[in-house]
Amino acid sequence: SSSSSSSPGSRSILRDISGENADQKDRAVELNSSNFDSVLSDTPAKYAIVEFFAHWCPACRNYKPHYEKVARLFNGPDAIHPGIVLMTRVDCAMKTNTKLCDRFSVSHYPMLFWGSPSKFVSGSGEPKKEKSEIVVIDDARTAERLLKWINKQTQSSYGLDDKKFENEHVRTNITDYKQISQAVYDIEEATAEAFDIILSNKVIKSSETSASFIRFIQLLAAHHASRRCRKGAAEILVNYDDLCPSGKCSYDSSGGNDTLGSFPICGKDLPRGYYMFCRGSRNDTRGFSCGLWVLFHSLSVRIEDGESQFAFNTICDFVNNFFMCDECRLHFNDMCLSVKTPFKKARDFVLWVWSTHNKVNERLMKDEASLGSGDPEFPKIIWPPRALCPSCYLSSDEKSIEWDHDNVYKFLKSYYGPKLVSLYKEKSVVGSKEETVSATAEDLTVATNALVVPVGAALAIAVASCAFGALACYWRTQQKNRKYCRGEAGTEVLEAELLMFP
Ligand SMILES: Cc1cc2nc3c(=O)[nH]c(=O)nc-3n(C[C@H](O)[C@H](O)[C@H](O)COP(=O)(O)OP(=O)(O)OC[C@H]3O[C@@H](n4cnc5c(N)ncnc54)[C@H](O)[C@@H]3O)c2cc1C
Repeated sequence: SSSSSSSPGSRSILRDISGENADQKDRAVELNSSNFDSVLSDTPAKYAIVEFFAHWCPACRNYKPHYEKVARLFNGPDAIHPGIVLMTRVDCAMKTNTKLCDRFSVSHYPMLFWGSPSKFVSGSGEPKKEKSEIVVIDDARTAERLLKWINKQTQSSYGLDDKKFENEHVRTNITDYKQISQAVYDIEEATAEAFDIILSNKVIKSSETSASFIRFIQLLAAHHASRRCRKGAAEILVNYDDLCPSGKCSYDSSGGNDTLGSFPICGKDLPRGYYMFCRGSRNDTRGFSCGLWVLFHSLSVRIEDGESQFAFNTICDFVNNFFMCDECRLHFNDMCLSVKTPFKKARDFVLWVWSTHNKVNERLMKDEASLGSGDPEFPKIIWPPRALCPSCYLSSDEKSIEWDHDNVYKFLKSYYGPKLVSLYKEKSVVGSKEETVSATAEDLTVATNALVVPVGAALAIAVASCAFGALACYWRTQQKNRKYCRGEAGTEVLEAELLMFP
């Protein structure tokens, strides 16, 4: 659609790598002085290689196929070993990159550097120390030699002929703990993908879908496990009245700053075009729908008791309105409708999402067995398996499992809570501390004033006063204060605010 193909900037670079013509595209990511720091500080990859070259240099041109051959293994939507090495290049013959190339004392072309991505970023720690942690790759003349270097550094045995399947053998050896710690990147990916689907299908059509969208964005702004998605969601909230006046959104992504399409929900470098925790052994399995489940679980363990019914409604409506898999949303909606008493405890909601997911698993287990449509490496199971959480099981036989719900809850809280974000690199924000005590106090003031301030402006104040993490407290305090103002709000309280607390 026009809205997704015309997005500007580095997003389109990433889009290109993941696009339909992926085969002809370069897998190494082209960096320049303006995206260098942001791409390298945001990448989930453990290592990075930066190739400094000049487009006029014939040897560089000849080297490119070698570099790409290796990049194919690690980058792009069909990477065999995703999330390990980010391979990039910088054209030093571009005037705009001169300073950047100087920073690394580039002395010849091509010149390759190896290090942890964050060490390449300017101003990340002491510059002197940093230098020594970035090393020049001295023998990378061919694809084979470059890969040999990488293997030595990572103590691995990647091969240029590796096939996707071998990767799955590698990953089954990784402990589940390591796997879930990669999932935070997948929920970012799924969030960005969901948002793109909403945009390209222009599905915010009525006041009902608009309300459902706002509630979901609120939930994300307050409780998404990824800071950059919280931030992006908050920015959409702040500007929502302008982006979607009376629920009529402008989707165009080329039309300047005043369209929904110009607000990437998890930052401009997402989607990246690959999943890690949710990566299937085939191209068409897992991915987005897996990421969406993990997003729901990760949200459920982050909410408080008072938000549980709101979160339940929000997720049910979101699936119903925006998850464009008909069978999925119909079944899910049935399960939502079968809930008769409102949720009062976050625990009950966490366990509801878990058991609902298991009901889907149980149904799909049969479907996939008879149709052969599942991912052979990831058969559906009733989850968590005993090996992952022994204490979750009271007893089990062929037909049924008797769960220890307290322990299941504890397990879910930890698995989708701290474990999920344990390896996540949060960028420190200059001059602001997240969710400090003083920020909370400030928020309380904002929340009280907000009763007479349009929601966009109120959120803008909250955002400006204490950065994005504090939006959670803003939202929570709003929720607590809300009961005092029903009916007396007057015209200034906007639709969005009322929708928060239906
Ligand atoms: C709301 C929703 C409804 C869906 N309905 C359908 C449908 O009707 N028909 C259909 O064909 N597909 C449906 N899907 C897709 C399907 O559920 C899977 O997402 C997809 O088949 C990919 O499966 P997966 O192996 O990646 O694991 P997923 O089921 O996507 O699970 C992702 C990960 O979550 C963890 N997990 C698994 N079970 C649980 C649990 N009970 N609690 C907590 N964590 C768990 C595991 O680590 C798993 O790898 C639906 C998806 C969603 C989000």
